[in-house]
Amino acid sequence: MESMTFVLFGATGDLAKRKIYPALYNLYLDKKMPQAISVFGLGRKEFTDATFQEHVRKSIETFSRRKAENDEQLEAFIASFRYSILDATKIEDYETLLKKVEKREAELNIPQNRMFYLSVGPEFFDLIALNLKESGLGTTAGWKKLLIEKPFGHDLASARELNERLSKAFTEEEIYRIDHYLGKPMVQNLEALEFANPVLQALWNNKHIANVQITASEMVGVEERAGYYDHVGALRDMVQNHLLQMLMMTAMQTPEKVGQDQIREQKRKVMEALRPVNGQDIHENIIRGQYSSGEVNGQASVGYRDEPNIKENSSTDTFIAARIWIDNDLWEGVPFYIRTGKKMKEKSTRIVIEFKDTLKEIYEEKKEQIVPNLLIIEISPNENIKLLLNSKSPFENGKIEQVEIDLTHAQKDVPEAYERLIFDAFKGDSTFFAHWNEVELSWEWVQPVLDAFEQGDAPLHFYPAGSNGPEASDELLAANGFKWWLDSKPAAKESLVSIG
Ligand SMILES: NC(=O)C1=CN([C@@H]2O[C@H](COP(=O)(O)OP(=O)(O)OC[C@H]3O[C@@H](n4cnc5c(N)ncnc54)[C@H](OP(=O)(O)O)[C@@H]3O)[C@@H](O)[C@H]2O)C=CC1
Ligand SMILES: O=C1O[C@H](COP(=O)(O)O)[C@@H](O)[C@H](O)[C@H]1O
Repeated sequence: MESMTFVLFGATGDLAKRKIYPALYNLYLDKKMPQAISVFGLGRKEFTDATFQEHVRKSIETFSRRKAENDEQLEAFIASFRYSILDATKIEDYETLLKKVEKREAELNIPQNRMFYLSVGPEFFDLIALNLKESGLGTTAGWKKLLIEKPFGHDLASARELNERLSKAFTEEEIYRIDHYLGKPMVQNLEALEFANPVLQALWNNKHIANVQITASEMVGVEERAGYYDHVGALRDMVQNHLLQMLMMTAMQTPEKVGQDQIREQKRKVMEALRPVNGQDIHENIIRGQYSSGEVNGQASVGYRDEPNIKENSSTDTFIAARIWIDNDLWEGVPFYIRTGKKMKEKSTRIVIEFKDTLKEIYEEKKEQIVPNLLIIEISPNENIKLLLNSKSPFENGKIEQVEIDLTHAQKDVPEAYERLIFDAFKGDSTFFAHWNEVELSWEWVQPVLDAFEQGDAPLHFYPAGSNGPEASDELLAANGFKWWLDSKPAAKESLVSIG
């Protein structure tokens, strides 16, 4: 891996502390860092190199999944860190930074390869990119890369505007848009699951699949992020990016070869085939919810409107469920249900593939209870894959019962999403970053729904904190004869229980 300078905007912030430094450190321990690396942390806070290094050390000690085997290891890692005070709005601060970066490049005798990571509020994204260009930091004799956090735009128009501005300073190939769900091991594994297994590939279509359910439920509420969340809501915060990315990864067709361009092409095709939702379709296919008071994990919880710093009578969505149709030959007639919510009963990100139960009737005379086959992909907090099949019990007079095949890897110390993503960016592999096409097509699908929400055209369904969301979300599936499958702890001898 080529030597480089890693420039971190937002080095004093929450994300850097909780995710980025621990990720870099674990990459260092795994020898997945460039041979020589110079790291510059930036912010307005008055750190010196020494106090900044102390800040990084604390973050690693608190948040790293792995601990150093000895003090020297951590010291050697931290020694590459420097700090430069920079106000993103002041061009002179970039000029000062350029001098420091060039000086370190000369000291370490490393090429002018520069990776700029924007871990700051989205209002700074385009300004920083342009200032990088103006100041000369972005004019290098080596390569340059821009890693950019979410959110990428507030709506379709602002996303397009942001992209247009970024493209004045960086090409699409140089931009790595982070969607941390694409860094989750099980989301990355979808590709292998679908394309490396002829057994599953043969079934991955509308002939065999009845419906697909993608859930990202959280037990937390808005926490300290009221200012951000109340302007955003679940549709922008989770659906436009993470849920649609998981849908693309699940519904993409087998490419001729598996490579970053081919995967991206297949994902784009999924988005191009999404049936748009407009007008009456929104009422029929989108459920918008907000939590009211309740109990989460035995603890009393206030309703969203009573959370600190949330507008009185706020109509921000904290829950979305949607039925999505993909108009192509592979998925014609198969509903994809997605669902996300805060203050739900459990923390779980999972994809459930429900297979058609066309053979059910041949057992009907024997009054056997045949349940559909399910492929359950648990993404977090647990990572596992289970296939649920029907089988004849050796006990109970040969009664048909559900059995579970566990396809899970032995798990030990799995690299975290940010480690995977930063490592991919080091290598120049953008497979698991969001391409502009995907981002734009996602916003195109979401925009009419946002418009309907803003015009008050979609009812807001309340659900008690600690529940599985509003009843309307169950009705969405019931209308097609389905139900949400819950599989936190599937019991082989019982039928799965459904949420609701
Ligand atoms: N925290 C999280 O869990 C997640 C965050 N994100 C995204 O990551 C980004 C950063 O989030 P987070 O770390 O939580 O935010 P914080 O508010 O904790 O940190 C913001 C950072 O921006 C810096 N900053 C603010 N104003 C300026 C300025 N004028 N010039 C230079 N630097 C400035 C601050 O430094 P200083 O005050 O020293 O100037 C600070 O380091 C956001 O885009 C967010 O959406 C995405 C997913 C999860
Ligand atoms: O991007 C976001 O994701 C988190 C949920 O992430 P997870 O990895 O814990 O599933 C969500 O809480 C947050 O609101 C959103 O901005």
